[in-house]
Amino acid sequence: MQIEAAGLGKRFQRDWIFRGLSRTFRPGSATAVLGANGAGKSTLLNTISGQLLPTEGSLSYSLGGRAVPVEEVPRHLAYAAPYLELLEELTLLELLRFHTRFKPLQPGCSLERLVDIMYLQQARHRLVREFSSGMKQRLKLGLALYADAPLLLLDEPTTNLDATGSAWFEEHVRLTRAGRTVLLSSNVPAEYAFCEDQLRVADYQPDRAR
Ligand SMILES: Nc1ncnc2c1ncn2[C@@H]1O[C@H](COP(=O)(O)OP(=O)(O)OP(=O)(O)O)[C@@H](O)[C@H]1O
Repeated sequence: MQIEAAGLGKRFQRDWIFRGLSRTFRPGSATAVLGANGAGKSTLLNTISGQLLPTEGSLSYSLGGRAVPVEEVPRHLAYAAPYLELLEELTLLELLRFHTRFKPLQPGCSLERLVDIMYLQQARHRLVREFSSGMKQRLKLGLALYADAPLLLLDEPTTNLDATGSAWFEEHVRLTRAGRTVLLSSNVPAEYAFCEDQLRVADYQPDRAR
């Protein structure tokens, strides 16, 4: 998915979180969205995903040269973030069946294959509520990485992952990113090392102390 941001700005009450952001995000590109805690990384991802309205400027989306209205963006979006909750009252298999009715997996990736990829074979019939925080994070990431969606947004993807989990993320993002537009917010250099492009939110905050 190609995304054009033109003069994009977002303000909460009197504070501009970012302003004057003009940029094109192209299919096949991976952009690290960087900034200190509270800089506005998540706000920017939520604005680009169409979940928050920009205060000024515009966003336009296209797929294969065809314009996509903002209300259709969620259909084409896979998003993993600490503030997006899993349905914890379901077992793993129940959750996967439910989730993939709305957000199908990439062709050739079955539910069973995804369970194996996430190293959750032993947890098929366990309630997600009982998962460790690292297991929940692998589940969130597995659902996003292996979704059949051309826009992939990853907010602090290695949160709660140990060194093995972080290496797992790095391997699977490389395996699944081809042709997609990837935006990843982070403070951890290892998790955005694969991104060729960087966007520093502070560069779009003329009024805020850095
Ligand atoms: N709904 C909201 N209403 C008002 N202010 C908000 C809202 N959401 C976020 N903010 C403020 O916007 C600023 C940016 O927050 P945001 O969560 O985007 O930062 P971040 O860079 O993702 O931070 P972190 O690295 O801590 O996750 C913060 O000052 C936050 O308090």
